[in-house]
Amino acid sequence: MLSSIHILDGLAVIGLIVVTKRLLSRRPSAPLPPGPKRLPLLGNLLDMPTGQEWLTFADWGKKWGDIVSISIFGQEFVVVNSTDLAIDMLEKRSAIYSDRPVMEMGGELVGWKNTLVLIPYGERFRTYRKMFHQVIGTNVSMSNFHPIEEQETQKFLQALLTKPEDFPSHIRKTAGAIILRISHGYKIQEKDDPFVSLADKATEQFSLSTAPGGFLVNLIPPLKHIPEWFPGAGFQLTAKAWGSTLQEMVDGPHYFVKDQMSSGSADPSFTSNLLEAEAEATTEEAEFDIKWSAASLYSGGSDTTVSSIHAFFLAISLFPDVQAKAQAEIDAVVGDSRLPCFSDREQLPYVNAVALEVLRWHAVVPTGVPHRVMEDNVFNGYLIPKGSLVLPNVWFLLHDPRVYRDPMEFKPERFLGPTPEPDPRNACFGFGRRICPGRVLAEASVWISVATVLSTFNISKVKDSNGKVIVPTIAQTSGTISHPVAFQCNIKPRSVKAVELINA
Ligand code: HEM
Repeated sequence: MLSSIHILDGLAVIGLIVVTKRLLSRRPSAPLPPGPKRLPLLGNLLDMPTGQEWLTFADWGKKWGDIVSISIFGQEFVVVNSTDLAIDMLEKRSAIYSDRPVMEMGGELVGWKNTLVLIPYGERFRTYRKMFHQVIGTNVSMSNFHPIEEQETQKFLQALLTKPEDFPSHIRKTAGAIILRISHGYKIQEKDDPFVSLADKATEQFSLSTAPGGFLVNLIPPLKHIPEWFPGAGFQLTAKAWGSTLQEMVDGPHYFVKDQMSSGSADPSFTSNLLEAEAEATTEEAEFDIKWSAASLYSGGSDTTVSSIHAFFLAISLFPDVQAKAQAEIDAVVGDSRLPCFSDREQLPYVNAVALEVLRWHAVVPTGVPHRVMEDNVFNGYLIPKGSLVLPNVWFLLHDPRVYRDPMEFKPERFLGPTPEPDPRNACFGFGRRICPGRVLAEASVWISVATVLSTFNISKVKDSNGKVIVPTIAQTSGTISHPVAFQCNIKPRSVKAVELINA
């Protein structure tokens, strides 16, 4: 008996060697991109910083070149530190560079894999992307929602007037209000809105469940098969509870729209447009896709624009000349008898440049969202093995001194004149088939906030109790979506006329 097991073992080993050799021989022969030295098993685990990864990635770029590879517990990562190379790789070869990593806790067990950001590359991915494109993918389709942006932004100005010191929470509330109106035609309640609380709870659980070190199952995937009654499998119960929060977040607003549609009182929205278009052939699957892509809109769009608009307040308090120039342009073009609106956009080149510089100066998604490579590929002479996760170092792409002069300065002028610097939208929204599908909406939200706030308020640095000016530091939090570190600023109406306009 024992010997037959040994024989079987022996055969298995021989079989494994043959298969491995075959697999290896099929692998294109090229070196991996250079990078820091790897330790056995751990790989580069000890080289990984605990925060502000983009700065370490940029240092590696200086040392090893624009394509760097590292490995952690056998998982290959490729960091790209050049926009041109990121485009060559993630856009021109997008057919094989567009998958996402599998996230065991957040994606598989809790269920976030049904939202666009984590959905694997395939048919359902294409359906979601088509829906996004149809409803908010172009300036023309987005213009249907401009009135919503303008109304909610006016409420934002009113909140700034009443409680300027709470500007971060006004920014967050406005972003949520705009997204829920666009995704589901739902107007949020002034206080403690149930859908907003649910969405905030679910998005926080998303962050916790997708943090690589947060749950052991993220590092050891087979643990996902352990039943929930097994000692130590508490994560299964957490996943179940978080899965229900997510399901409620997805279902609640969706059934709200359906009820409104059946009583004929639904406001036009992403969901109502798609439900109407699908009315003839509504299947369970079509409804699932509409429901989850609408939820993807909220989860992808609420925190990101918040971060950009927050950064705008920081930039303006640090760079008062920019405020003065933008206000002079607004006063000359729009005057002081109305607020700027989207139809003024073409006539406000400096304000447009301020909005662009906000997107460059503060990288909202500083290390991008990883793209998983679906086949072995030789890129620029290097082997990028199947399954590698590619991270475009977006922060560096937007602060690369080879591309942007004085990259830490907030200088909208860089985008004006006969030789403008490259458009940051080529990098800040990601790349290829995974490029941010909410970018037109994001830009609209940033633009209308920039234009209307500058037209009605003066933003400046605060002073301490001794009258000394406090200069806020330029720093951003770690995490996939990165925010400016908390700071204070004065926000005061520019004139009595401005107050009247805000309250009109
Ligand atoms: C300033 C604001 C924003 C920035 C800087 C931003 C940036 C990004 C980036 C870098 C990615 C990853 C792209 C890649 O993998 O290459 C992304 C993906 C995504 N964004 Fe945005 N985003 C913003 C606003 C929005 C808004 C307003 C929405 C929704 C309305 C949205 C929805 C999404 C979704 C659903 C994905 C996943 C796409 C996919 O995996 O196919 N984003 N965004």
